[in-house]
Amino acid sequence: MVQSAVLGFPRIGAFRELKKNTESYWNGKISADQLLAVGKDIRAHNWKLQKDAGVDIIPSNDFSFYDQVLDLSLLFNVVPARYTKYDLPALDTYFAMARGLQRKATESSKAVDVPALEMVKWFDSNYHYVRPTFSHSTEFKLNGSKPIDEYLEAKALGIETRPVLVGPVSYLFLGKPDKDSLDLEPISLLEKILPVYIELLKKLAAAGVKQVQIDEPTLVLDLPENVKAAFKTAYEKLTSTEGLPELILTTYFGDVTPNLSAIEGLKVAGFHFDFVRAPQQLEKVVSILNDKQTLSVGIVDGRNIWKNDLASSIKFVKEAIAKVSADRVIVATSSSLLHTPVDLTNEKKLDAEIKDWFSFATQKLDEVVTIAKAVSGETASISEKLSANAASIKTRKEHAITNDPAVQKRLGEINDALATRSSPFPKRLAIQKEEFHLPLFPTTTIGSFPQTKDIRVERNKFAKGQISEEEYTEFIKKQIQEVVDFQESVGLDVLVHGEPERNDMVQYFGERLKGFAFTTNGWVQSYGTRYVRPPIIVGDVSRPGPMTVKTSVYAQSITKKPMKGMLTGPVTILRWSFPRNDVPQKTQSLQLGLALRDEVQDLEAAGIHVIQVDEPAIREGLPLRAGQERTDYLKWAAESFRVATSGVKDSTQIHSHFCYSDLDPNHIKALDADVVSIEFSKKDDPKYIQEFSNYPNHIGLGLFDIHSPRVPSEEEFIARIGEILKVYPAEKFWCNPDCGLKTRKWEETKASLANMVAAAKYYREKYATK
Ligand code: MET
Ligand SMILES: [Zn+2]
Repeated sequence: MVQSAVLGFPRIGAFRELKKNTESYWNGKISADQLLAVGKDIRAHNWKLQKDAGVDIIPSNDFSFYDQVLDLSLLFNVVPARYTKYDLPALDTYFAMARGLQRKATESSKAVDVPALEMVKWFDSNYHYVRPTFSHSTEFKLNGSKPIDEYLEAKALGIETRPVLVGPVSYLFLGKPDKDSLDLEPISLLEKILPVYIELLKKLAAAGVKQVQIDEPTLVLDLPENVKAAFKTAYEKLTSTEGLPELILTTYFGDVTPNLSAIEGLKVAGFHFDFVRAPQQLEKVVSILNDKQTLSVGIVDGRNIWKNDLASSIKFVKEAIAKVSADRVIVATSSSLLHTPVDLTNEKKLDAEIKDWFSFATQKLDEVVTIAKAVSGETASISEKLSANAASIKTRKEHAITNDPAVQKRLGEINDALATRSSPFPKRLAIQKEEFHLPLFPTTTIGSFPQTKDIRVERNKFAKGQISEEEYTEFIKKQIQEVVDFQESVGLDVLVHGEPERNDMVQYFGERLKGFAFTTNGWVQSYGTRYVRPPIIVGDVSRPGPMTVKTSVYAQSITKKPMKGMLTGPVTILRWSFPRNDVPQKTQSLQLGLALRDEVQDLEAAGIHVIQVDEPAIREGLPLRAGQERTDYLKWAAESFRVATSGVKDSTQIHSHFCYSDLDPNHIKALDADVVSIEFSKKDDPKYIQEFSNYPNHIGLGLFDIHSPRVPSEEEFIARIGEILKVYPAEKFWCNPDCGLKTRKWEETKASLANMVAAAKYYREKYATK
């Protein structure tokens, strides 16, 4: 019997229990014990669900209160001294590393003021991990027992699990040196960290663990030679030490074959590969297995929501079996299911026919089990399932929504002229200077202002029909008025309306475009307690009518300062939706570009002369390896943006915004936006600032972290700006936060922006007299 395996299950709870309770804990409404109990319930529920579905290999330690990489940092004592010096309880140190902590002294505790660690995208997904930060003084040691505790917790429920750990090479490589140790190369710490892995693995073995899923996803990246070599060092050690559990070396999100030599010959018990992303690697990866090693075949997509084409998966797994042998093959999810929503059965509003095309994490359990049964010859018990599956796949292929001739015709008419601004940047800049008369160090924000409880309550009332559209519009106008009043009073130069009408920057547009489907409960963790509900692109995309014009026109009507029109860009809408898997992403992105082009032009015609088209997802969409696919991606991503933004006059200023990834300025040049703003407050490496100083157009390097409630002082802003100005030219310098302020509270927002504006004024005066 071929076994089935799951690499990780969403940990947010079917109804976002984790978010609600974590935030209650942060707000002091529940105790640490209460929060811990919620985690325990979620884990128990998930394990039982998988067991009941018939999954053979069920993961543990896939749960996390914030991020699994941060969990490991705590477990290994990779906690910079700035966090430990406050002697906080472990859970609070953990959250301080994740989101910073600032609180006044009380009678029983001293004041705390510490920024968060950096947070970055997890490979090409919209999940973010907290980047491990190493110093010369980092002393690895086992500082806890989470993986062991959770294994035993499952065992106590009668469920045998396979713990998941990020492996040593990936853990180090995904980290960075801390400010005080910029010359440190994390991978050089391998010899130091291995004993701690060994200690942990020994303890797991002592608890009864037979096998560990050890994740080394960096194997799908282009790796420097020393990192490649590190796999041998690490795994020869881990497989030759007595008394450790077996290891399944697990990779996902891409093709491992360019790095195959790095893992060839390792004596691990088996390997897991992602054959959804890279089916072509089968032949080659099989060639490195010895005659005992297991091949875990990732065939049920952990990154998308389309129903598995069971017939073709079964065929694929059979091919694998023919090459290996049935007792050594495991049918698995391609990656952790963390990136998919929890349960399709909680969707009550989806069109029944379209709903039948989807499969969420819970449904994927059954897919893995069904494929495993089918390849084991148990076809009788599942034949009905297989024919229903085939019918569903066929209906989708033939459905009218997947085929809109008008959209396809317009797509064929895209050419260079349509995707190019009339004049080059220097000429536009001169015209825009006349148009806007902005001071040096212009200040602006990224778009959203605090999404207060009031806003959510009214939005819900409107959604439930408890208030009329007019009442809701009036409410939104009032919010905009408040945001505008504040920005004028604090002295910002280019204003925003605050985005109170938007639940989410992608969902909002998806709901106004043709070709999308939406869930009511399809939440996916983006970072910490920030979850998103990605819309699903089901067909050809077009814009039935204006989406944001009324709101922006209203916002501009109440101020004399320039008001930014605010749109989400084509690549970001694509990336933060679940894309179609039946047409190329390029096609979907260009369709979105055309739809947004109409919106941009309508905004301009309505008197909005600064328009920001956000593309925070552009970097995460970058194919993980250099090569043709990456070159092509950069081309069509930029083209889609230019299709959206090139239809305007030279005097209209196009902004764009990027965040939470290691952005390469060369990747965004081709977008030709007049002004870009990027997340930057956590970037310490001077090389990174240097790279951006060559960026040709104007740029705002984010000056404060919006994930953290912490308020930087005016002096801190002045110091940071001064730091950047050492390399960065003043005439291109915009001042802005890292990203939108929607997750912040008003008091923090007001204080931070006031200090930022004061710092901008300080430099304005300083440079005026120069
Ligand atoms: C993740 S990028 C967010 C950009 C958006 N305009 C906002 O401010 O919320
Ligand atoms: Zn952002």
